[in-house]
Amino acid sequence: MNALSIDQKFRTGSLLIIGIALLLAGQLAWSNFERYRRNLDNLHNLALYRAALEIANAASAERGPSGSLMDNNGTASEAWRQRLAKARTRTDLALDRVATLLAQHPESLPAAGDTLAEVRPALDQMRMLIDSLAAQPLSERSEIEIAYAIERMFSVVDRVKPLIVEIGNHATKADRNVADAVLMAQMVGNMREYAGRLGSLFIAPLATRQPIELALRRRIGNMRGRLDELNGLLARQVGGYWDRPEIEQARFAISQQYFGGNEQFLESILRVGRHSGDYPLSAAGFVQRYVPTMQAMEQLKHLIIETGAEAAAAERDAACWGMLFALLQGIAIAGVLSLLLRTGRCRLLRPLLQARRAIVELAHGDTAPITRPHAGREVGELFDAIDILRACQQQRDLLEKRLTALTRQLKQQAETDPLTGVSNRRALVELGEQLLLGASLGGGQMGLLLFDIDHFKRVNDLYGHPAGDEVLRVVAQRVRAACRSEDNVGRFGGEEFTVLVPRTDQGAARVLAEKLRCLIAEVPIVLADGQSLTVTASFGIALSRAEDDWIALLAMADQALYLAKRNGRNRVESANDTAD
Ligand SMILES: Nc1nc2c(ncn2[C@@H]2O[C@H](COP(=O)(O)OP(=O)(O)OP(=O)(O)O)[C@@H](O)[C@H]2O)c(=O)[nH]1
Repeated sequence: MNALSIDQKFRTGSLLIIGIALLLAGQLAWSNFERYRRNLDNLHNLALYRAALEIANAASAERGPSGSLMDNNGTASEAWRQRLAKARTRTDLALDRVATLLAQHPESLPAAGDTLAEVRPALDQMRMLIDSLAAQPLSERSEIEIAYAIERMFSVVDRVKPLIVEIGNHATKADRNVADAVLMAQMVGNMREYAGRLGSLFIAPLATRQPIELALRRRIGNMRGRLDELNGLLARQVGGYWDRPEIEQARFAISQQYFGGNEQFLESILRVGRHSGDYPLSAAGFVQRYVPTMQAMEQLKHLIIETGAEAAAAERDAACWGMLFALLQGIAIAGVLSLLLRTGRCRLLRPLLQARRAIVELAHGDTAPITRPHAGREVGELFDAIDILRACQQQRDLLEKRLTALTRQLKQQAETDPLTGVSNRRALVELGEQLLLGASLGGGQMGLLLFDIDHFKRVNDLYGHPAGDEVLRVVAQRVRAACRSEDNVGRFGGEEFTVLVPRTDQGAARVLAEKLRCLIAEVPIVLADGQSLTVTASFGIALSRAEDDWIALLAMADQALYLAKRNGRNRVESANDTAD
């Protein structure tokens, strides 16, 4: 990570943040998708549960017209046959619907198909029994046979019950939220079944016009007791869907229509049945009077399942919107974040890095102007400050250059003889000492040529002092032009000059001195006023030795010059020759 630049770290961090935002949004979308799928399953399970309850209802509803056929024949029985056919079609349709719904998700309830398969044969056997009994003349039907047929009708519903329980359990397990609807519908379904069974117990005595035996009266009593219990239970239910106004209304309708209306009616039949079979109505009349009172139970059950399905559908839609919202939210957050981070990178981080580079370059003396990045106001102010810094630096550079030039000029002035332009005495002494040091460190011998213009006093006297100056200038220029670049020509004082010759020897120094002597003596000097004159010079040469310092070398050269003067002037004498 340390190997990454700050820009790369920023980019990696930005991608990480955007990734996390997308991940969170994805998680939210996924949980909503799960909720959506769960509620789709809930809707399917509730539809299946309703269809399974419908089988039980429809099978129970077959009992009414079947019972009526027990004491009817001729034209009146035809109407009951049609009602029975209708009731059977309803049961068959309910069975087909359950089979279709189970086939849509065969993996969710694998055992339910087998349970369903057991219902059909029981239903067919029960129907055959009813049909054969109804085909017998009225006088030949016994109460026992009718009671047996009725028991078979009950057994069909008993076969459907495991299927209902299995589907109900599956729906509840899949989502606890549908448990209310399942349990409530089951309770009301049981109530409807018991109410139907209670009515069916009256059919046999009514159809055969026989008194109601004690055992049957006890069964009827038990059944009524259970129904009263269920009614009490129903009245005590609170919370969940129970408090909804439409469900409250349906509960009230059950207590009014079924329990309120049937109490006296059933009691009156039982009163007659205790002593005789002289009932005030037939089995068909009983069915016609009794069956409609159970409709409120059917309605309540239907309402409960509908309410559960509506809640599941609302949850499914909310989950769908939640999923959409989470995805949009994720995209929006990722978009805004990437925009923010991109802006931060382009308008803050990169300009800051560029500013840092510019400051480092300035510190290294690079004052070349830079291209300003497109940055925010604050960073722009930083670049303003860098511009000020650069301007100051440029000013300082300029002053430094001027100072250097001035110093160089001053140095040159301090080391130059103003009249002749060659080195002055101070400079040549300094240089002479340096060259001597170099020579002593193995840089070869240094030669010192000391020369003096002969009888210069006469020049002044004859031509005047300015002409003397002119002669000094010409001699110095001529000598400098004839020397190598590394040789140094200096004015030692008055009409006396020196030439410092590094890395030389006796022979070469003499050759140079002779050359200079000839150059001075043989070429006339033309003055400003046109007069021409010729001057000569005497030369003293001294070559450095290991033990010599500047003073010693100068003294040797001076002695050689004195000798040259003494020996007739316009000549070269070497101190080393003398020494040797
Ligand atoms: N025009 C001019 N004359 C100078 C300058 N410096 C020294 N002199 C003159 O140089 C002359 C030197 O004279 P002397 O020392 O007597 O030597 P000389 O006349 O050259 O005789 P020898 O050296 O013996 O040959 C003096 O008259 C000085 O005034 C200068 O800068 N300009």
